Amino acid sequence: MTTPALDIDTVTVRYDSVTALDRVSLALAPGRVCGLVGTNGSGKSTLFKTIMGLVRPVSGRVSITGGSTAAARRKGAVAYVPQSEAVDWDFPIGVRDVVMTGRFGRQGFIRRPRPADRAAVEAALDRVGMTDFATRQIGQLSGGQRKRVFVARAIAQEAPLLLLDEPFAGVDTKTQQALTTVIRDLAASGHAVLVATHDLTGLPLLCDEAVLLQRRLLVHGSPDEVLRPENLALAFGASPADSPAGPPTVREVQ
Ligand SMILES: Nc1ncnc2c1ncn2[C@@H]1O[C@H](COP(=O)(O)OP(=O)(O)OP(=O)(O)O)[C@@H](O)[C@H]1O
Repeated sequence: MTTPALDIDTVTVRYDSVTALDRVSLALAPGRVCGLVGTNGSGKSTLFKTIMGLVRPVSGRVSITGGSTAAARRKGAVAYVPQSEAVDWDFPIGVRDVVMTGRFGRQGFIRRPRPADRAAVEAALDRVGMTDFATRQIGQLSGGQRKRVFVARAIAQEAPLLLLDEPFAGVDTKTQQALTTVIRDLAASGHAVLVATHDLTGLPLLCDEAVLLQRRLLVHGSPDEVLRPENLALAFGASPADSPAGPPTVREVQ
């Protein structure tokens, strides 16, 4: 059996008295795109932070390509594209240098870029259509262009697992279509992609599978299965946490 790119096993995360993730389990195979859908506060960012090893679960375990989150970060085996809000746009750094950081991970610029690094950066810029902006400062780009640059950085990293936190927020239709094509191409070349998105209509085109999250994993299945009205009502209707009957049971439909 192929080792999953990502294996989340019964993970619970708490911030003091708030349970942000409650016994979440999810496995993602190489070559698959999984959509992560949930309301504000449903735990999507916490799930990403947990996968990145930035938040420690109170119970449960996360493996990336069979190893720990710490090992994955050391090896650059997981690439993270944050929501734009998380980035300081005043930082004076050019587009090409931002993408180059994908080649060095946590080492920063300790070693000099090699020809293979430069080639990977140029290929990644080309893939997202940002070659013409390579010498611009990142702060001088539009929101959609910045998204493309951060996706290019993740591509340059050549990580087997990519985490994309709302890549379509605030981008125009053309950019969304272009990014969808890039994500599908990444999956076709063997990458696993977990992508948080509020765009439900684009889900079938983007994803092989999807999950509905409301602190618990409510539904995991094909995009069509997840988009069924009764399933969407679970995630977007009355808050399960507020329901007198308590949170609904996990339904594995795959
Ligand atoms: N550092 C923190 N300390 C305390 N509570 C937190 C912290 N971070 C998140 N939470 C809480 O944990 C829950 C999940 O938050 P999280 O940011 O993971 O949700 P989200 O689905 O990413 O939301 P959004 O779509 O708004 O970004 C929320 O109730 C939130 O208030």
